[in-house]
Amino acid sequence: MDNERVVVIDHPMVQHKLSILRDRDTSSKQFRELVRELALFEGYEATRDLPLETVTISTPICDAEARQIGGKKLAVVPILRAGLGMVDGVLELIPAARVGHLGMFRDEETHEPHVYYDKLPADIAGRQVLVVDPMLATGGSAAAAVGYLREAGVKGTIKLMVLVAAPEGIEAVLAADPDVRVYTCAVDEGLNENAYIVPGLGDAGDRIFGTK
Ligand SMILES: O=P(O)(O)OC[C@H]1O[C@H](OP(=O)(O)OP(=O)(O)O)[C@H](O)[C@@H]1O
Ligand SMILES: O=c1cc[nH]c(=O)[nH]1
Ligand SMILES: [Mg+2]
Repeated sequence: MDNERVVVIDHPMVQHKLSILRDRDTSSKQFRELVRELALFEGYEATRDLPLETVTISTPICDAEARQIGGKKLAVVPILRAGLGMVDGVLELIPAARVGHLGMFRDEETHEPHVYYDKLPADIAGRQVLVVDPMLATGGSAAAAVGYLREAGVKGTIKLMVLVAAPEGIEAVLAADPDVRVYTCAVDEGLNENAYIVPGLGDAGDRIFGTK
């Protein structure tokens, strides 16, 4: 997609795993594992621009200058439920990150998001935030999550990590906030009459938790 605020992770390993994720015959167990692995790979790309600072360390041979991640501390914010499936993969990459939770479900008729739970780290306003949710469909949930984080004082770029996005959802979330960046493994064709992503992978939450 030709937009500097959208990054499509087109690495062959990612595309291979995504193809298995999409398959309707993939079990819940394998689906969960793939969501975690894809989140780790995607997190690697989403953290590519973290600032480095020079520190002095002592190797067994001599003192040396080395580079470590500096700047703001990170927080991962999953949009429940499905976003929970991505948390462990991101934490594997950034073990010291704090985790904030935003519970949202999409009304089946109107497709509007409803917030039913939130618990953010007390110092969220000073952190760089990675929002995680496998699916970006209409963009309503992601845009509401970003708005919620802004209300909580989060400044600077909010990175939204999804696995599958519809063009409509990308447009909506970029329009909702001038400083959001979207990371996705695929940009699909669009939405069907129930606002599900086509071809998509179905209902990510139900597939992760085996609720259908
Ligand atoms: O872009 P949107 O049109 O807002 O749709 C995407 C949202 O829908 C799904 O959640 P869902 O409401 O199914 O809740 P769940 O995670 O509990 O299954 C998905 O995980 C996103 O949060
Ligand atoms: O395709 C979709 C759309 C919304 N939520 C999902 O889990 N899948
Ligand atoms: Mg769902």
